[in-house]
Amino acid sequence: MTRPTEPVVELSDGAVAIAGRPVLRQIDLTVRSGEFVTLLGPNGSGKSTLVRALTGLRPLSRGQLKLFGTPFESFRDWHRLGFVPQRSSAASGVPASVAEVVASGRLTRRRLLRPPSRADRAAVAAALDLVGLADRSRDSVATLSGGQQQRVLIARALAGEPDLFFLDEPTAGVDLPNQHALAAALSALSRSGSTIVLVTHELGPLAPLVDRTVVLRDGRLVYDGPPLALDDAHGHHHPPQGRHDHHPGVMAPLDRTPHPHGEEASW
Ligand SMILES: Nc1ncnc2c1ncn2[C@@H]1O[C@H](COP(=O)(O)OP(=O)(O)OP(=O)(O)O)[C@@H](O)[C@H]1O
Repeated sequence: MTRPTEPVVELSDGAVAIAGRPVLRQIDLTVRSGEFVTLLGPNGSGKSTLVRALTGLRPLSRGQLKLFGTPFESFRDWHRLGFVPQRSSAASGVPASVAEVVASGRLTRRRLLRPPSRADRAAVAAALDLVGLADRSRDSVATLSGGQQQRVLIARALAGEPDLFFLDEPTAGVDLPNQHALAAALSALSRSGSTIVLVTHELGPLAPLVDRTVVLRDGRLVYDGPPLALDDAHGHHHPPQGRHDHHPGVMAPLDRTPHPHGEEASW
């Protein structure tokens, strides 16, 4: 375990209600600089809502949020945050090259109406390199596979050179080669000191990168501790040997709950 670093996200007693319905309750969560945190939980448990709340996209109905030590209300350094939302497509119907989409990730750093600087171009090239798409930069995004488009979106967020990176299910529906490319990009990002908060159902090749796991259930945080070994086939969970970091009274954070459409939730 490395020495504790400064908190980059601090949410205390956080709650979110959507259309009057409580979706998140009593969430206390601190993420420290350089951590790689995975956010797990059954479908509908509130993972996406939590990520959106932590990035300021979904207002809190209760609680306090600090980003990089600054109360959310006074936080202005938005370029320090990168966010890859769930189930988005890089091909919006507007014809755009891979490099153009990635360059749009520099907009929070660029001065309005100025041509891209050398630093902008270098950041775009580095981001494309990191996700393994440097050779596709001039191609239209529409010609890429779904997994490659997901990597374009990750490169777009990377191009802004964020210190804190949120990804909501980046591997959903992505084939194994693309999952490996993604794991390599996140690994490089993590090694360079970035903080990563990743929502996922399946860790796959990302598993070795994880420092810590947070589990939500019914809008509450029910586990926060060392990474859990997940048995995808049977849904059993195996807490790390010799560790008993479950919250008191929370014995089975990974019990499956039925999917709203009848299938089992996958992890
Ligand atoms: N825009 C919205 N309008 C109404 N209800 C919403 C909205 N967004 C989320 N919810 C509800 O909030 C709850 C949590 O949803 P959320 O998407 O955060 O869960 P999740 O854990 O990310 O699920 P999944 O794994 O299926 O993506 C669900 O009951 C969902 O129906």
